[in-house]
Amino acid sequence: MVRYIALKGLYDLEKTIGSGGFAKVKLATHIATGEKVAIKIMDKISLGDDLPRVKLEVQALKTLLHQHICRLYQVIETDSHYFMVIEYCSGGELFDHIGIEKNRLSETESRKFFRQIVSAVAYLHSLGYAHRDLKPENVLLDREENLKLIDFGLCAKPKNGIDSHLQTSCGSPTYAAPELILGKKYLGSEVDIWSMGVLLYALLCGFLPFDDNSIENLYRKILSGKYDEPSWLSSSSKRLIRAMLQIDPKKRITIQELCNHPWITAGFLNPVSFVHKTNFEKDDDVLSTMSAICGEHASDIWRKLVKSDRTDYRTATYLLLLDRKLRGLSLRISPSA
Ligand SMILES: O=C(Nc1ccc2c(c1)CNCC2)c1ccc(F)cc1
Repeated sequence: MVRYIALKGLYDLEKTIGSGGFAKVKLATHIATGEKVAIKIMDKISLGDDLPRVKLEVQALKTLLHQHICRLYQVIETDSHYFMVIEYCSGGELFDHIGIEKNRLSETESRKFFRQIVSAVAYLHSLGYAHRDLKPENVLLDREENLKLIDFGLCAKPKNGIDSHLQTSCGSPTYAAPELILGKKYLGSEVDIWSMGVLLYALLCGFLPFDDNSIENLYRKILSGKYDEPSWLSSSSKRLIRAMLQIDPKKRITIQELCNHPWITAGFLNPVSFVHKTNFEKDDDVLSTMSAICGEHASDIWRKLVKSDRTDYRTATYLLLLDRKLRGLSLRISPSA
C-alpha cells in the first residue's frame, strides 16, 4: 500500500474504489473515530491546468451542506498532492444498484430517488451553483440507500448569479444539453434540468435516451430531441421527461416547476423542498466527547471550529462524530486522536 506521509496517523488507506481522469478515490478509515471515508487523491502534475477545478470543488463542497450532497470533511494539500476527504457512499453508484437483472426501476422507486436528486439540485441552484456534470457515475448511495451527489469539479457559480450565461463546454456529451454541445451561451440551471431528464429516463427505462458510439450520431440524436418512449412508461412519466428534454432551453421546465410537478408529488404529501443550510450546527454531545479526549474546553473547540476554514482534522472529527450521533451510534473516539 502506497504510504502518504500527509495522511500518517490521521487516515488508514484501504482499497481503491474509483479512479477518474485525474483523481483516484480510495476507501480509508478516519483513525480518531474509526469511521469510513472516501479520499479523493489528485497529484498536481497530472492535474495540470485542471488545478483550478480542485479549488472550485473544495469551495463549493465547503459551502454546500445538504443531506443528498456528499459532505467534504477535510482537505490536505502537499507540494505534490491534494487529498479531499469526503463522505463514503458504501452503496456505490445508484445505477449499479439497479443491477443487470432488473435494469430499470419501478415508477415508485424511481420517484423516491429522483426526488432526492431534485432536492439536491434545487438547493444547489438556490445558492447560485450549477453542477453541470450530472450523470449516473456522480449519483451514489450511502449505507441507508440515501442518494448522494458527488463530483463538483465542474460546478459553476457564475459571478452574476445562476441566471447569468456560461460558455465553457464541459461534462460528458451523453448527458449534455443541445445548447451546450452547440457551444452556445447557456444557463447552468437549464443544462442541469436536461441532464436530470436523461437521468430520470435512465432510471425508468434502464437505457439512455440518446446513445451512439459515434460522437456525430450522438450529437445528431441529441439535437433532434427525439428518443424512444417504451410502452411501460406512464403518460405522466412521458409528460415529465418531455418537459425536461426540451431542445429549446426556454421551453424546458424550471427547477421550481419540477419540484411541484404532478409526477414528482404523486404519492407524496408535499412538493420537493430543501433546507437552506450553509453552516453546521453546534452539537454539545459531540463537543463534550471531543473535549473529554483532547482536554480542551468544548467552548474552545467550537470557537476554533467556527473560525477554521472547515477543512482540518478537527472539523473532520466533529462532522464524523455528528454523523455517528445522527445515525444513533455511540460517540466513541480513540485516545490516540
Ligand atoms: O464512496 C464513494 N465511492 C464508492 C463507494 C463504494 C463503492 C464504490 C464507489 C464503487 N464500487 C462499489 C462500492 C465516493 C465518495 C465520494 C466521492 F467524491 C467519490 C466516491
